[in-house]
Amino acid sequence: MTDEPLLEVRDLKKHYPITQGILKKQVGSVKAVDGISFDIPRGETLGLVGESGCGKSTAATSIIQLEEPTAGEVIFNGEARDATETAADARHRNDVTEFDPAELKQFRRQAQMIFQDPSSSLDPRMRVGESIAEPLRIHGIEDKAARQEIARNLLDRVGLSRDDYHRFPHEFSGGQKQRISLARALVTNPELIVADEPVSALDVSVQAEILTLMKDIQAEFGLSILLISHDMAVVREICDRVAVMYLGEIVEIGETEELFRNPQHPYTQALLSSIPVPDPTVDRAGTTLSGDVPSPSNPPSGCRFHTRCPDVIQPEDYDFEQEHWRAVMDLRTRLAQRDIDIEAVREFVATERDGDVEPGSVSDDAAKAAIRDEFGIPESLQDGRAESVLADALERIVSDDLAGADELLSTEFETVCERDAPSLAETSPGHQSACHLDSPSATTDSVESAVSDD
Ligand SMILES: Nc1ncnc2c1ncn2[C@@H]1O[C@H](COP(=O)(O)OP(=O)(O)OP(=O)(O)O)[C@@H](O)[C@H]1O
Repeated sequence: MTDEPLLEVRDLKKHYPITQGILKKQVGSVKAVDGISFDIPRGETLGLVGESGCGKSTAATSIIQLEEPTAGEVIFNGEARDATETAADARHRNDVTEFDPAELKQFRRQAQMIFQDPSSSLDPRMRVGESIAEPLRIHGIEDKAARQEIARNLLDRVGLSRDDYHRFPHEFSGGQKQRISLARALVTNPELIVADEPVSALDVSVQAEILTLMKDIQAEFGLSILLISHDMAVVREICDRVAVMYLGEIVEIGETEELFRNPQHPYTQALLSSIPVPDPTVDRAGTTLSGDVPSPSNPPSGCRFHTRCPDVIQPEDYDFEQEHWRAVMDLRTRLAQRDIDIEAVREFVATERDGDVEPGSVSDDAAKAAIRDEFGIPESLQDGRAESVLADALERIVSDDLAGADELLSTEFETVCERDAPSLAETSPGHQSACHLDSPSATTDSVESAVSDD
């Protein structure tokens, strides 16, 4: 046994090229995974959570080398050969991304993956026992009777019957098929299992059974598990630590209980507030996130979450109510996308508000009021100077000068959150979050400006 983590992921990136035309010219890239780092110690389960599309599955397939990462290191079993030994180019000798085919074959025995849809790893024409035993044959165990015996034992271990060996996948329920996938993953005696949404296709009662089975097997076999899920309740069930992903990056990582008790990042707080709380006396205020998840081909500058964050930091020298500041930021985001159609606003006011008048006769003031309404911006902001900037921007919008309005608001209402990308910083031992609210340097400016204002 060693203290070295079983798996060390360092600045892992996976970018998919976006191509155009018959010559497939690259015109951009989808930054599905954009520089994530974490360790999984031996015998530990790490959960990777986040909304759909944040890059969890891509992280999994890049770690397991089903896809070639764009950059970064995946060091597996670092100590087994020599943790201190590095190759000539200073990369670690156990960097899986540099493995030759023979090393990869060995790695694939030691690191197995299970998927959301268990049918995907089971051949419908093959008896389940043969499916479970198949990896043994691929890895050179010639004795058929020995392979059968191992498969039968594993069927028994995952809560099925030894006699199920001769049955076909269609004879089993979804939960039973996931048990079979687990048996198949265990057959090569792996050290790491990467489980991508292993229970999300199952009924809630079956989910609990499979999670309990994974927990038992993890303890019995001393496995490390990377559990990928969009569901905070699932990761809480079996994970020792949790990493929260947003748009290709890890925004918070920490021990499960600590992260659930004391979430630091506003995104984690929002994910947690969406879990139903069975106890009505427990108050967990629902946090609503603005807008949609931005595209990973063009992620927002600075903190990628700033276009949706309820706690986005206010610009220096202004004093908004936070809710109104968020509303103004939503207007800014839509302006930046040129996603406001002033003619459509006038038409809306004409038909919905003014009782079917001509859109051309809708006054500028009525159009401005409709825009404020749409974004939840009050008739007048409490800070007079902020109100005067906003009024000027609205004037530009109703004159169909979206670029001018965007420029004015971007200059006047710039926030540190869009300017600088926060890095992960320790907020308590073993707990890291990437948010300017936790970073002393980011708040210093505001403090200084507040002091000089006095
Ligand atoms: N082969 C590919 N080519 C281009 N873009 C891709 C490819 N695979 C995934 N993506 C994009 O990468 C981003 C991350 O996808 P990924 O499937 O890893 O997210 P996820 O968090 O696992 O979501 P889900 O739970 O919905 O699968 C998404 O925007 C997705 O559209």
